[in-house]
Amino acid sequence: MSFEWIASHQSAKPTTEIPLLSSADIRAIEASTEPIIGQPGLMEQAGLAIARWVLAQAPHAHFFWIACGNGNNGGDGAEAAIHLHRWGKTVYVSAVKSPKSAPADASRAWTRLVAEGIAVHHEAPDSWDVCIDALLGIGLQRHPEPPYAEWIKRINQAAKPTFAIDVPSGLDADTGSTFEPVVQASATLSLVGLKPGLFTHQGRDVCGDIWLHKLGTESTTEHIRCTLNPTPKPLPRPHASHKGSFGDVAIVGGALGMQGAAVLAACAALHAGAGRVFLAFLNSEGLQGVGIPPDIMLRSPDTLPHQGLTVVAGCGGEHDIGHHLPHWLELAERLVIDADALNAIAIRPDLAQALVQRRADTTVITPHPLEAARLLGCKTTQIQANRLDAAQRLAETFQCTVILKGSGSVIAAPGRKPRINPTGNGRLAIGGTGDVLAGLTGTLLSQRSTAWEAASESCYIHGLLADQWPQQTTLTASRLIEHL
Ligand SMILES: NC(=O)C1=CN([C@@H]2O[C@H](COP(=O)(O)OP(=O)(O)OC[C@H]3O[C@@H](n4cnc5c(N)ncnc54)[C@H](OP(=O)(O)O)[C@@H]3O)[C@@H](O)[C@H]2O)[C@H](O)CC1
Ligand SMILES: [K+]
Repeated sequence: MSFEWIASHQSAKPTTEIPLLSSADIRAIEASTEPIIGQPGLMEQAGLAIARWVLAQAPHAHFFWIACGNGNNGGDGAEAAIHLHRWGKTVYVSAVKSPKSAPADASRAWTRLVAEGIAVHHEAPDSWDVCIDALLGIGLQRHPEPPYAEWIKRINQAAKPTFAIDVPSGLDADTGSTFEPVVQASATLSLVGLKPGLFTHQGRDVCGDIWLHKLGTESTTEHIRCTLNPTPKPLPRPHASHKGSFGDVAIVGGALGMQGAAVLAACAALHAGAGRVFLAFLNSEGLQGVGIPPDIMLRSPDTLPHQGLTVVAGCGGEHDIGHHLPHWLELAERLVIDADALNAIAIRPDLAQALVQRRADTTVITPHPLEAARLLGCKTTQIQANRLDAAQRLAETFQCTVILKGSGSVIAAPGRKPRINPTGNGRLAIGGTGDVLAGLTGTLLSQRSTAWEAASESCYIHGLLADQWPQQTTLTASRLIEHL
């Protein structure tokens, strides 16, 4: 039996590519796990794992409120209660009354619990040291109804340590969307496999620390919905190399009053280690006060070299970028498309068509949810309701690699299982960090063999800088660059 710590609210464990499983994947694994006569079944194993985990987290707690739903998530809670009771803890078990009978595994757990002499209540206790949230797991379908909703509110109001079984009740395990109300957990123990919803959209804000216990199961490729973006390996920089070995990156952007965005992207490309960085402003009027390091070569968009160039188009590009896009969509060997360049593609079918026709695996687009919504002709809420699907749709529609930004950025590409990036935090939610990501992605795209690798590494590194940021220092986009 082993527990694995995966992430806290502000940081994530460096990992290889961990699989993330949808609810359907989890159910398929459960169904294919043959019970062994005389051995504890999955739910019994889950109960023991939960009890051990909670005790390790709160060793001095005495009074445990175990709030149980009517399904198998509640069954896990009942199994955990049996162990805590046997270990001398006071357990107060509340079960939701339902006209429907509990599923078979959970029914057996309830029978064992009663045989153990543990009372079953149908209301919440007045107070408790620790709550185990076993109300709703992957079976959640809709806004929690009474008494689930009332109990969730009580749990949150009490602000006591709360340990969620599988997912915080109210969180959609597949998408990271929350129904209201949702349990605000101190920590979450994901069972069998990690779920995508723990890592994207609202998941990171409600899970607390994320832990995994596989209960002895293994996932096969067919059971994997997506993966956690793995920690990249540093690119070797051979001794015998020269500036031509590390890519030429050109930033095309910076319309009037927006030049700072293009400068941020260019500086990010420079600090990320590009061999040469060019900066082509769409408008260079009024540049006083915009500091441009002398390492960056200024060109006009029309005098940039073509051969071997990686172009980052869009940063601060406003309306003007649209005029230049046909050229770069056709000629840039590698291309990162950000911000206003994405808005231009959203309203011009000729540009969208040119994007589709580019050579495979040479292009990365970096939309935030609103830009993604414009590209797909839908609402931002629809993008956020299923970020994995949205990123995959963008990749298929525009035949390119996608970084859908936001909490748990999603990296997608045609024909690949998407990745969710585990690094990064709310400190990145400020102006300019997107330009830094675009510039960094440009450099990596110029150096890596695939757009997929470049996008994955770029997201990881960008987020890691924020995770490692000193608590007392304000994070700004220009400071972020200095740490690249
Ligand atoms: N089976 C095993 O061996 C293991 C299961 N594990 C745990 O099981 C859960 C998944 O269990 P499941 O029963 O499929 O689903 P839940 O317990 O999450 O929820 C189902 C019940 O909740 C009701 N429900 C759903 N949504 C709501 C809502 N919004 N408000 C009120 N009630 C809701 C649902 O009622 P229906 O009317 O929709 O049928 C069910 O009564 C998984 O998460 C694990 O914790 C373990 O992994 C161990 C092995
Ligand atoms: K739960």
